[in-house]
Amino acid sequence: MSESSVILIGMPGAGKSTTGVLLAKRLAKAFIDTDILIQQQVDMTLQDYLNQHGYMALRELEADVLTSASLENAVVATGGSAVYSDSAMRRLATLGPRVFLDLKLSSMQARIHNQATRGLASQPGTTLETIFAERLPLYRQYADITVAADGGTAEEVVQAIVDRLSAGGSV
Ligand SMILES: Nc1ncnc2c1ncn2[C@@H]1O[C@H](COP(=O)(O)OP(=O)(O)O)[C@@H](O)[C@H]1O
Ligand SMILES: O=C(O)C1=C[C@@H](OP(=O)(O)O)[C@@H](O)[C@H](O)C1
Ligand SMILES: [Mg+2]
Repeated sequence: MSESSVILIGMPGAGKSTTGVLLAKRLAKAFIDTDILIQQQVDMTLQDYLNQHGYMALRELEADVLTSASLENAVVATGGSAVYSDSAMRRLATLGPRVFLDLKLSSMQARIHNQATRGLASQPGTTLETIFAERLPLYRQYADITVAADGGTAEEVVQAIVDRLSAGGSV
């Protein structure tokens, strides 16, 4: 079994956290949700951090955590805003393939119904359409592998990721 990590990137609501833990069990790797690492570092929820410091500060903190945390031999669920840091994305690439969970806008809108309290790292009031359009090119730019995030149940998405990783010799 490869010692490399698998990095999940994608829109908020793509299923990075839900799918990631199932994928980690399947691959016998650790599971790390970088949102949890960030919360532990600042000892507050991401929403509280956003309320106190603003979305640019959260993006900077996320970039710091992604470039410095121990993320080896793990499935790593990143936050949706991780792609705003080029240095973080390049560091993650050294750990293993970056798998883009590709979610349609309509699915994102159906899954994110608590936008005001979900802690998105974007200017308050930004619509999901705007966030989607701004970020899609970034996920595409950094994706080593792309898998549909709304192509079935979480278990089916996990299977699709495993198939792609196996085909590429990553597991
Ligand atoms: N394959 C799936 N099909 C349907 N709903 C899903 C799927 N994967 C995740 N979800 C749901 O979408 C929401 C967002 O999932 P989450 O794992 O928190 O996404 P992310 O970490 O990418 O923001 C949750 O309510 C979760 O249960
Ligand atoms: O897309 C975003 O701006 C964010 C998504 C969140 O993670 P998920 O992608 O797991 O929801 C979290 O990192 C933070 O609240 C910012
Ligand atoms: Mg998540």
